[in-house]
Amino acid sequence: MAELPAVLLTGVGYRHGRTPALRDCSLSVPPGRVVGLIGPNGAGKTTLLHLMVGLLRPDRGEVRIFGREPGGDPAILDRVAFLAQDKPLYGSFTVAETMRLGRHLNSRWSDELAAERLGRLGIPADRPVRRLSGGQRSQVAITLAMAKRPDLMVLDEPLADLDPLRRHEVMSDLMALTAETGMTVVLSSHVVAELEETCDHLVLLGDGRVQLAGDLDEVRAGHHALSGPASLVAALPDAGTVVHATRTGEHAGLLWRSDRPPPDPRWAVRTPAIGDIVLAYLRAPEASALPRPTLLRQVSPGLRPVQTAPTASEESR
Ligand SMILES: Nc1ncnc2c1ncn2[C@@H]1O[C@H](COP(=O)(O)OP(=O)(O)OP(=O)(O)O)[C@@H](O)[C@H]1O
Repeated sequence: MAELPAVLLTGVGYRHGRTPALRDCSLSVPPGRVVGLIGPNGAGKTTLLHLMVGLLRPDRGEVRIFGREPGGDPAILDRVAFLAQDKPLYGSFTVAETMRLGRHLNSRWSDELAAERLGRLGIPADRPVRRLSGGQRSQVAITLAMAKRPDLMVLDEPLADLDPLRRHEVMSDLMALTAETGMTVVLSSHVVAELEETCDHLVLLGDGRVQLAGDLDEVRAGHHALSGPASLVAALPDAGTVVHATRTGEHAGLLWRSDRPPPDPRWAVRTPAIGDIVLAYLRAPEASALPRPTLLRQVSPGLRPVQTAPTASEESR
């Protein structure tokens, strides 16, 4: 039997009151992946993570975690750890008391993992949480999530308060735990370079839509950085999409989305780094990876119209 996806979203839409946050989001994350969730401020990352762990229910579509609806299902609650963006902890509890609470609330809890990690990080067990630094508090919250030994760990900007060395350590610990237990990790971050080093799957949100979702190798193989005479742009095959384009005089630089590079040998073609792909999509929030009704839209003066998904305002017309 085929393995169930760790996370499956089908046509998910969500509004906070009258504010649309997510539209028609579909994605499937195989188990065991470390997923980087990227997108500009307000793109809908936190909303998406809250839907995954059942803190919100979709207005439209379906969310499934290992084939089941999240939120309220005890069989799933035990298998999922969630670290919210503000990393809520009880300030008056000491670190040791916080870990004791974790042990009482979670059937799969590992004291060894918690003690080893906190000891290695030099976080004093007898110190009340409110007297820790912001970064130390983050580490206590991350340790709580890890010691729960979940099958799915969902982390909303876990690296934000940490110095570069600690960020690296957190990612190493997550990868080690994933390798050991087969756990799936979904984490949002703005630090693209670190995600490129450590994640093997990428979800890119722009303006409430999934722009890109897939394993890093697939994402890289589906994009080409083109450089050449701007006059060639009009003759690019229809099978591809210009995600982002720049023009300097008669020279054009493009990120081209297609299974294969264009046949014209006058294009200089290279495989772009994930960071370059992410940046191109961040600059073009209307560009979409999913099959959508085609619209013609001008991306850059002098360049031919490209296919993009409708923007929210266009769709609501
Ligand atoms: N409680 C709320 N009430 C009304 N609107 C909200 C609420 N929470 C989020 N929104 C709106 O929903 C949209 C998505 O917000 P969300 O917090 O999911 O984005 P994000 O990608 O996590 O942003 P950031 O990177 O800044 O944390 C934004 O337009 C935001 O203003």
